[in-house]
Amino acid sequence: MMDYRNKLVLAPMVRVGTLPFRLLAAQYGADITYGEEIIDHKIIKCERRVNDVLGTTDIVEKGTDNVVFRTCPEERNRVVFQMGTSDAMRALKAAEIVCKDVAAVDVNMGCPKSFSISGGMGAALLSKPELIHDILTTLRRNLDVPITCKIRLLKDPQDTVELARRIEMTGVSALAVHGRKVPDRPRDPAKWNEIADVAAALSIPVIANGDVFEYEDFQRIRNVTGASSVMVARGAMWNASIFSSEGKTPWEDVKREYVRKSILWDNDIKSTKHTLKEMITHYSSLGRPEGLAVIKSNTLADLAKLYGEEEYYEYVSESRRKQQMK
Ligand SMILES: Cc1cc2nc3c(=O)[nH]c(=O)nc-3n(C[C@H](O)[C@H](O)[C@H](O)COP(=O)(O)O)c2cc1C
Repeated sequence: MMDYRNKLVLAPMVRVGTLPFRLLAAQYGADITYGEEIIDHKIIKCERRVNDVLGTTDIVEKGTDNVVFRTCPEERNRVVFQMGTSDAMRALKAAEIVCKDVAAVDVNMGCPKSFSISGGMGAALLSKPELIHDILTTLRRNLDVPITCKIRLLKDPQDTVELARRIEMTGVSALAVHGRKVPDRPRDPAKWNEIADVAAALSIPVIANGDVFEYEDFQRIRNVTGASSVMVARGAMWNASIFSSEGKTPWEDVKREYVRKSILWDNDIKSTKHTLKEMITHYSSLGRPEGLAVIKSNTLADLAKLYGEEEYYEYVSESRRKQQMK
């Protein structure tokens, strides 16, 4: 069973948190790695397929080759599947499809995007404590993996604490708290003091999230909030080596390692491009030659060429061909 105390956690990130990025973060020291949020409606249209050529388990849309979630045994003990849902039975049906291959299942209760809210998901759940209770207890009673959820702060700090207590009573294994409120923008500072109120009120592990950009911030946010674990999103997206106690690896090296892992695990080209674009936007600019070349790339082979990894690409392709012939 997963232990949520004293952990460094890669946050869920849409289009970023796919298999190669999770393995990258883990290589640099992340203890727990969340996948990108996937909506329950999407998962229930999928089936589980073992991919012998890649050595992965794929959750694939039935009747297609569209991989919705890919994982591998190496991350089995630390990968968290995050789900978007607004219905307990549908959430259970979706979780049952993935739960054999992941360490835990998490419910997103923090997403402020209109897509989530209009579907009654994400932050829309924050104002429906009965529904939260229904979803979390249904998952917890019917599945063998730990269940957790991730929330944002409510307007009134007292209400956040109250909601967190109700969530704790459902028997979840941990609670992640993003220290922002629904109307807050990413540039608004995260309210670590309001995460502290929650951590003080609960006995299950609280995972503090918001504005961790350097390795030293892990200890700072722990000290201020009293939370046992820390989750980081943007800081990891920009440079996944934030998790390393030995200091950051130059982003050029991190980026190349990410490209290699994307090749090795045959990652979705859109996800790989999106993640590279986020890194480049932060450290450089998409208007420069590298950014423009990433935008123009259509395949992993194009990216391999751009980053001088053609040989590696050929080597991986060749081993795959041999594997397929077995
Ligand atoms: C690119 C991106 C994608 C995100 N996708 C998700 C998601 O799928 N599920 C979720 O709960 N939060 C998502 N978030 C929010 C982060 O998990 C995190 O709560 C937020 O960015 C604050 O952490 P930070 O200050 O370390 O970035 C996303 C954030 C970013 C930047």
